[in-house]
Amino acid sequence: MTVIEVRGLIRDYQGRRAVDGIDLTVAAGEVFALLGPNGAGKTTTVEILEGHRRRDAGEVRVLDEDPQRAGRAWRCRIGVVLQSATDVAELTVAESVRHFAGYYPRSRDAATVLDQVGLTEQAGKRIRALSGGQRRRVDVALGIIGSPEVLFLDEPTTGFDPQARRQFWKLVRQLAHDGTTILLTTHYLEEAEALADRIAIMVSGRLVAGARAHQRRHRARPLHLRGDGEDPPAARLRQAQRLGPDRGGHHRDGPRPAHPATGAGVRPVGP
Ligand SMILES: Nc1ncnc2c1ncn2[C@@H]1O[C@H](COP(=O)(O)OP(=O)(O)OP(=O)(O)O)[C@@H](O)[C@H]1O
Repeated sequence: MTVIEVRGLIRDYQGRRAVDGIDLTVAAGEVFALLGPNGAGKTTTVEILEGHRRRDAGEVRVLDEDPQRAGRAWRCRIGVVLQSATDVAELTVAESVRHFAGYYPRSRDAATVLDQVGLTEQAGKRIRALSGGQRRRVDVALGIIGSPEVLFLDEPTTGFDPQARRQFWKLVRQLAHDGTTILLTTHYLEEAEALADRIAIMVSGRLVAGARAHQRRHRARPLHLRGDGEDPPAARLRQAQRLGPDRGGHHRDGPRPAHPATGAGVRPVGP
């Protein structure tokens, strides 16, 4: 079953094309990685799929709905870990996770989620007192508390130390094993290879290469690009980085949505 389907997706910012006609399909239960340098268009793509940003052209379906028009029931079926999340800094870790659990019809047990993201010891701490990496784990906890069928992870491990990254990878594998469809963006080839069934390399708004990793169940096999067996993704990524300048001016559309399911503080899809 196809869970995410994108055809000819285009998004411009002030006349500059950030996403330039991409096509991609993600099947149920797959882990799909969008790998690319700064400014490639990964976040824009993911935010369009999450329904947080409008598109200029193209077709997008996520769980059989157009994210731009989907309502609250749909939002309860997706989980989102944004690149820069909104803080609920005055709450403790446990309060925040329990609070958001209340918005979902099928939420996970808060203590279990805290354990899975490695925050049990910090449960009673205010979020503002956490380190950057620990705050990121709170973002991950809030992204999975609603038992999402599809999970979007936008550079989820930025700021993690190597141990936290490995713990996070374990969690992603567990979620995938339990049947969650996962689309993640990352700068790290190593992360994409460790987690993804398929990798797409994005540069300057285009998908320049697709790689079928499928190492999750067959880790021993080498990773090959589809249609180009001699060119490993690392070489392709380096080539992409040479081709793909960060076009700079990394502006955003204003404040981030507070919470995907509740819509609290969510600006309308736009601009
Ligand atoms: N709100 C905006 N207004 C104008 N330009 C924008 C806006 N958001 C992103 N851009 C530009 O669009 C391009 C793609 O940005 P995007 O954030 O989608 O890339 P990315 O691959 O996620 O990068 P990174 O890995 O640095 O997060 C960049 O050139 C960026 O500067």
